[in-house]
This record gives sequence, C-alpha cells and structure tokens, in this order.
Amino acid sequence: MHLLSNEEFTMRLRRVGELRYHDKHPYHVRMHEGKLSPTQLRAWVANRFYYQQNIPVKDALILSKLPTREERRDWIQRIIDHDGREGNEGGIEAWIRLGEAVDIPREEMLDERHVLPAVRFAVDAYVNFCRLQPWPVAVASSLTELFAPVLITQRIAVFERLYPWIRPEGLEYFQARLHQAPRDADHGLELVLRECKDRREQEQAIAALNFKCDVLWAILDALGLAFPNEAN
Ligand SMILES: O=C(O)c1cc(C(=O)O)c2c(n1)C(=O)C(=O)c1cc(C(=O)O)[nH]c1-2
Repeated sequence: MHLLSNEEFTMRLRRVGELRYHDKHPYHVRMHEGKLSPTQLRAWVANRFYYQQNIPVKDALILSKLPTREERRDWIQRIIDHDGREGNEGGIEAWIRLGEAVDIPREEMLDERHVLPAVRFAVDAYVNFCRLQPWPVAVASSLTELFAPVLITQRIAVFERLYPWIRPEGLEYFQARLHQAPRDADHGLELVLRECKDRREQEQAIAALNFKCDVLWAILDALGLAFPNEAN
C-alpha cells in the first residue's frame, strides 16, 4: 500500500465526514428540520453537556503526550476555550447557559440527572480512546471538527428560525465555536498530516475518525431510543 499524498489523505479524512458525521443521524436531521419537540431538544442539550464537559478532559490527556512546548502551547488553548478563565467563562459555562435558555436549570445540568447511560458510555469511550492511543491517532479523532463549522452555522439559523422559544442568549456557545472550530481543525489536520508517516499510520488516523463518528452517532441513537417521536 502506497503512502497517501497529503491531498489523498485529506480527501479520505473528509470522506469519513461525508458518510458518517452525525448530521446524517435521524435525530439530528429532525433537529435541523425543526421537528424535535421541546422535550427532545432539551434532552439533546442536557446529554450533549456530558460531551462538552469531557472535551477538555480528553484534550488534557492529549496535551500530556505532546512532545514539544510549541505543540503544547497551541493545544492548551482548547482547554482554555472550554474551561474558560476569569472574565471569559468559556464553552462549558456557555453550554450551561444554553441549557438555561431552553429551561433546564443549571443544577439539573450539573448533577447529570438527564444523562443517559449509553451517552455516558459513548463519551467515556472517546476520553479513554484519547487516553490510550498514540497522540497523533487521538488528534485524528478530533477531526470531526473539520465538519462542525458548516453544521454549527446551520444550527444557529435553525434555532433562531424554527425554535423561537429558545432564548437567543443560548446561542452564544455556537457563535464562539464558529471561529474556534476552524482554527482547531486546521491545527489538528496539520499535526495528523505531519505525523502519519506511513500508510499504516494514515489508516489508523482514518479509523480514529470513523470511531469518533461512531461516538457522536451513538449519542444520538441513545437519544432517539429514550425520546421517540410518538412519545411527544
Ligand atoms: O455541535 C456540534 O455538532 C459539534 C460537533 C463536534 C464534533 O464534531 O465532535 C464538536 C463540537 N460541536 C464542539 O462544540 C466542540 O467543542 C468539539 C470539540 C471536539 C473534539 O473532538 O475535540 N469536537 C467538538
């Protein structure tokens, strides 16, 4: 098997998103068609919060493996984006406010009472994957961020137009991601292209991205099972 050129490798990675990113999941399709009931949309927000909370944890695991100071300097920004700092509270706080904007009280987000078991398992699997895999493979699993900006742009418009009951301050999380996600994706892709030096490593990176799509898909499977359409 020949080494893929950067163009071929990037195309293979992008192809994973075209086939398997979570925007194709029926629960997500219904969300973007404006068809989720308030109960279903709240369940998505409360369960995705478990994912959000674990993103900086998995980024800390990756950070601990990066070999150089320059790479750690870049990567640490992801943790700051989510955990925040004094004066700029960050993505986790913004997601709690999204919860409040859909009438989920802060304490109900924080005590995880709405988190479904399968969502917990899927997210924990992502964290453990990043704990156990070599860092370039773990970085490759973050490359769903290549596909997120287009989707998040659509989501802002969908929430404004089709779910007018969501208070607009809840959308701040998504607005911040619009500039953070492309930066993260470009940086992640650069590292993966540089570090995967033979075809086996390139295939491992592609498999990691498929695994990550499974994580996101499994979250929505769990939501669809727990909050079926006819129950509303
Ligand atoms: O709303 C979305 O559709 C979506 C998807 C993803 C993703 O593709 O994993 C992320 C995010 N949002 C996001 O907000 C985020 O911070 C994020 C970090 C990561 C990652 O794996 O490092 N993915 C995502």
